[in-house]
Parts: sequence; C-alpha cells; structure tokens
Amino acid sequence: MPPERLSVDAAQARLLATPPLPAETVPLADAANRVLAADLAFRLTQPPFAASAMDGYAIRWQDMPGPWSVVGEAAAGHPWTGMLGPHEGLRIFTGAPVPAGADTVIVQEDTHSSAGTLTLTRSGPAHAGAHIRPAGLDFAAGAPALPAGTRLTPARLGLLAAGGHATLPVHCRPRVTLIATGDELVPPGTTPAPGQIISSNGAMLAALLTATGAIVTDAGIVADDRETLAQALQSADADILVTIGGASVGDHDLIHPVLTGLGARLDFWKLALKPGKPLLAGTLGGTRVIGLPGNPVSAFVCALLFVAPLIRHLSGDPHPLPFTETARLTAPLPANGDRRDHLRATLGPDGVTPAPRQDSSMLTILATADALIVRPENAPAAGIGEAVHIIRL
Ligand SMILES: Nc1nc2c(c(=O)[nH]1)N[C@H]1C(S)=C(S)[C@@H](COP(=O)(O)OP(=O)(O)OC[C@H]3O[C@@H](n4cnc5c(N)ncnc54)[C@H](O)[C@@H]3O)O[C@H]1N2
Ligand code: MOO
Repeated sequence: MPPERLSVDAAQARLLATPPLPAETVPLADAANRVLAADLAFRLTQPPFAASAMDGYAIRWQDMPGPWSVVGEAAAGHPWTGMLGPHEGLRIFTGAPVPAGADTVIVQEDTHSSAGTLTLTRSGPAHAGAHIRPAGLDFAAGAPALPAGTRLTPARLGLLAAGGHATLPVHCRPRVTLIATGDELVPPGTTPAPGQIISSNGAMLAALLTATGAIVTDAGIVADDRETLAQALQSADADILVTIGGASVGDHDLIHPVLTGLGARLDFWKLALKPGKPLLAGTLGGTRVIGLPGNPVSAFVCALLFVAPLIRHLSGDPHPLPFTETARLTAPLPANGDRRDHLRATLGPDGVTPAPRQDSSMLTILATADALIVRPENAPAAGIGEAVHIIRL
C-alpha cells in the first residue's frame, strides 16, 4: 500500500496519469461541449465573396458624390453578374455579393432614388470600401481553425460549421456507473423506516457528472454485503466506477476489502483532504474505480476534486482540474490543520463568507454555497480582507 494521507495534488496527479479516451467522429449536434481530438483547418473561406454589410447601393468611390443610374439589383443568394461602369449604381441588400467594379456601399438611408436615378441626401459613405466585408474577413480556407484539446463551446461549433465541417473528431464520453452502498439507504420517494435514510448522493452525483460530460448510469443502492457488493462491482460496464459510502474503516465499510479481494490495484486510500479523507482510487480490470465517502458533502467535494477532473481528462480536456480564483474574506478564519480543507461559502459584493457550520453531512449549507474556500495544509489564521483561493460551485 502507498503511504497514508497522500496530498490532494499528488492524488490528482496519479489519477490523471492515464491516456484520454480514443476519438470518434460525430455530427455537429452531438459535439457540443466535447473536446476536439484533432487540429482542424478551415475548409471554406468566410465570407466567400466581398459582401455588402448594409441594405443600399453599390457604387464606385471615384464617382462620389453621384448621381448614379441604377442598373440592377443583388440580394443575398441572388448575385448580379455584370461589371459596374462609371456612374452606375447597383441596388444591393445585406449579404449580397458586391459586383465587380464596385468598391463602396451607400446605406439606403443616405439616398433618394427616382426613375432609375440615385442621388445622395446626406454626405454618404466616409471612405472607399465602406459597408463592404472583404472576402476572407473572418477566415480563409486552409488556415488553422481550432487545435486538438479545444472544448467545443456554442460559438466554436458555429465557427467550425461555417468553416465547412459537418462532423467533428471528438474524444469519446466516459461512461460512469454510480453505486451507493449502505444498509441504511432507501431510494428517493420512499418513506424511510426507523434507522433508514434517503440515498441522496446518487441523484446529486449523477447530475454533477452528467454536466461534466459523462454518460452516467445510476445503478442504485447495494447492501453492505461482500458477495452482493463484489458482484455489483464486477458487473459494472464502465470507464469509471464510482462507489459512494463504505470507504472508511468501520466493520461495515466494505469497499476497500471487497476491491482488494477482487484483485483491484489500489492507487491511494486516505488523503490529507477535508472533507473526504477516506477517498479511495484504483483500477479493477480495465475500469477506474473511485470510492467516495458517504457523507454527502464529502462525496460532493471528492467528486468535484477527483471524479469530474478524471471525466474531463478522459474526455481530452488538457486543463481538467477545477478552476481556482481568489476572493477576499469577509470573516476571519482560524489556522488550518494538516488536511487541505474546502469550506462551504457564499459570494457577495464584499467578498467570500464561510458558512458558520462546516459539518460534512449538511446539505442545506452545500446547497446554498456559491463556492468552496480552499485552505492549504497548515495555513495560518486569515483575517478579514485577506485573499483566499476559491472554487466556484
Ligand atoms: N473510526 C473512523 N471513523 C470514521 C473515519 C475515520 O477515519 N475513522 N472517517 C470519517 C470520515 S472523515 C468520513 S467522510 C466517513 C465516511 O465514511 P464512509 O465512506 O464509510 O461512509 P458511510 O459510513 O457509508 O456513510 C457516512 C454517512 O453518509 C451517509 N450516506 C452514505 N451513503 C449515502 C447516500 N448515498 N446518500 C446519502 N447519505 C449517504 C451515511 O448514512 C452516513 O451517515 O467516515 C467517518 N468515520
Ligand atoms: O472527511 Mo469526512 O469527509 O470529514 O466527513
């Protein structure tokens, strides 16, 4: 066994030392929020032709200030194919190709047109080239579009669609199976008998991990029984198997002994982390296993710090760890112990306020928190106004 109480950083590094999932090619609609698996170049030029940016008239700048005779019309999708001659103007609409010979567009609000004659009613365009988007203003065919490792935001999907890509190479989405363990647990919607509580962690973690990009199967509740648990662990067909509860050292905490019995390779168990000390990670056959502690806040924080980053990493994200920023304290904090702590806190205009109670069973506090304050191992006491690291929720 590795030494106890690995640091959070070391544990994250171990967990993420594995290659991402392979690529698949999917339609644009299925690529949203996924990560590009290859460098892509533009296949098209945008705009593909010099296009009018306004409704008005295309003219030759050298013929300013007019008048012009109107020789035809061009609309988006309906080009005019002639060559504009001296003192000729073309009625043109936004998005239409600017005809050969023209170099400037006058907006229609600056003109008067009658019996085929166009005159200016105001000073007109300020310079040659006004209101024309040159071909390739946005991008040119052959130029690099987006590199591998890019997360496909809505704007990036739009860019690649415009650039001629109808399907995209993306990393496969990790499949995650959630298993809650504990004889006290009953599913949401049940009336708990004496000694029972609702298994709330499944719904919470399924939502968190789905939002992170995984395909989540919630396998429900498994009793504290070695046989049953071993069977459930072995039958999960997933890239990541997440167990909830039973990670600690009590007589009914079976995750560690059952995994060991199944021949799982353990990466770590027990971290210098609060909440979530008994977090466990390893591999069972080809499946990554993460054993989360059962306390709801511990389970949530460990999922945020370990399972979500593993999902992002396997999905091809080169920056899988939670984004940290700084905020100023509105209340003092005592010195921290030797486990990195994650305090539930609210954000306001004056800074970040730690919740007065930090019990790892309290969902009311987690549900109202906007952020976690990250307190490094052995951090000294911190006063009001001092900057601390936070992770937004
Ligand atoms: N002697 C020691 N006892 C404990 C230690 C320790 O180091 N020595 N560690 C404590 C810490 S820290 C934590 S965290 C807990 C976590 O232990 P487990 O992972 O074994 O969790 P359980 O005992 O199964 O459950 C803890 C708590 O959470 C409730 N729970 C469990 N699953 C769910 C669920 N799916 N939905 C909602 N709530 C759940 C469970 O009923 C318990 O109340 O161990 C400490 N003990
Ligand atoms: O770390 Mo436990 O997660 O303190 O409650």
